[in-house]
Amino acid sequence: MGRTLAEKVWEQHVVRRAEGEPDLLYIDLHLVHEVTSPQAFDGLRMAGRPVRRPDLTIATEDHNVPTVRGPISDPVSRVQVETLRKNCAEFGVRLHPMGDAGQGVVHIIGPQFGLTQPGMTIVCGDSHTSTHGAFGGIAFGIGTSEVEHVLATQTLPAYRPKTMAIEVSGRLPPGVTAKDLILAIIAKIGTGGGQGYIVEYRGEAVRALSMEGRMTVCNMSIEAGARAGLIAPDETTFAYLEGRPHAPTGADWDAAVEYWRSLVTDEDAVFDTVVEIDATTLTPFVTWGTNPGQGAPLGAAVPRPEDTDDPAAAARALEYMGLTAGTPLRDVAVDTVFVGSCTNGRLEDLRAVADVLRGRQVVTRTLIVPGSMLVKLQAEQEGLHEVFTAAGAEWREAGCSMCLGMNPDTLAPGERSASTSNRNFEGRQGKGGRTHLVSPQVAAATAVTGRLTAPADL
Ligand SMILES: CC(C)[C@H](C(=O)O)[C@@H](O)C(=O)O
Ligand code: SF4
Repeated sequence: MGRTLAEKVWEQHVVRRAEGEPDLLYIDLHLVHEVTSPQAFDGLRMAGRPVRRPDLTIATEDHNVPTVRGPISDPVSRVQVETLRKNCAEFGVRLHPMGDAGQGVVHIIGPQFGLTQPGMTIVCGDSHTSTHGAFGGIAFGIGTSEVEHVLATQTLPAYRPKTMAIEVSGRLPPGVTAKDLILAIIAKIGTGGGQGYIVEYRGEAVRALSMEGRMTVCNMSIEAGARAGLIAPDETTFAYLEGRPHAPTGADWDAAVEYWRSLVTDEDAVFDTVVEIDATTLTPFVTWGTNPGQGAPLGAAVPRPEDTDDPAAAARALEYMGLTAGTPLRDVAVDTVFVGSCTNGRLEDLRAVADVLRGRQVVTRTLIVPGSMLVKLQAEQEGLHEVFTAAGAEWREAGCSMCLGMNPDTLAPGERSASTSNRNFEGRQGKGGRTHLVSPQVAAATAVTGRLTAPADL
């Protein structure tokens, strides 16, 4: 019987297998940030161990950095960043600190450097590590004790998840993005729908996505509860990687591409579960509730709790969100628009926002935060920052920013945002803040009208 892509990559990395025990997996790339690494390095220090493969380990400062640069005023954040710097210096780990041209959100910099490649196992003490699966590898978040294990041994004990195929047939209609697709998928299968699975996204609509779009989709796999999400590599993947600083070159490149072409699910492979979605029926999608599965088409109304799968959760969400059932989503007024994060903070996202904002004015507080300093540089080379500032938006330095309340970019209690990030839990963007997850295009149009809006409505 044939094998799925996830099974192929997994098997390639098994260092040790024993009955009744998790597999011991070799890890090809370990990404590190300031929030989940301090105790892991402490553990190494106490055991007198070095980092086994500093050359396969890379760190960045992202969660705690202010996007208007200056000293970090919050003491917890400051200590976290200073600790990462000390640890990376002591253990010989490459770090991209604030002020460095390579700094950025951890899941943006791996792909941008060409470190993230097909067929790899990639881990990070961060749930959105699933982003890297867009290149056709197995990438997942791990806890701090596992971070220590990987630092010490470059391996990780793990049980192999089951396999799920999400087959997306047809093409996304114009104006419908990767973000709308993944929000619709999560609304369909639920925030627990992917639990215990590695999801492979397949089908015509997935093949037609850019690498940026594929990363957006894989990024939110974890919001459906999946362990990881991946997409088979193809010409789009190879074209994205070619020429990047860590991509192979010359004969090595040719050999790598030949191997990467083998990274597909065999025709006769069987998935444990298959979910089907028709891309042609999708429209811009927004969330109305307090988990990423509580979403609906922008053209719909705030649902009645009794019409949802979980009426109690929906009622509570509507109360927190300050929404009344039956209100058209297009009538929901927002105070703040946030464009950024590892979900939608890449150059393609910023171009889409600029296309909407060009020649228009924003009526809300609008933060546009590049996912990395390289994205910032590229956006500025294209003059996108001028479009943003002319429209009245704020153009910032790279970081996680308002994706989560771990730095100065937060919502005030009761404030409502349209946000291109990936989580809308209570308090995610600041205590009492209310978050609607949207695509970059919807974020930009919303900034123009002050209500949830798609560009086609302008
Ligand atoms: C802080 C970090 C551990 C966390 C994660 O694991 O995802 C964060 O990045 C998030 O998005 O909530
Ligand atoms: S941008 Fe948001 S989701 Fe991504 S790593 Fe940072 S906090 Fe987590």
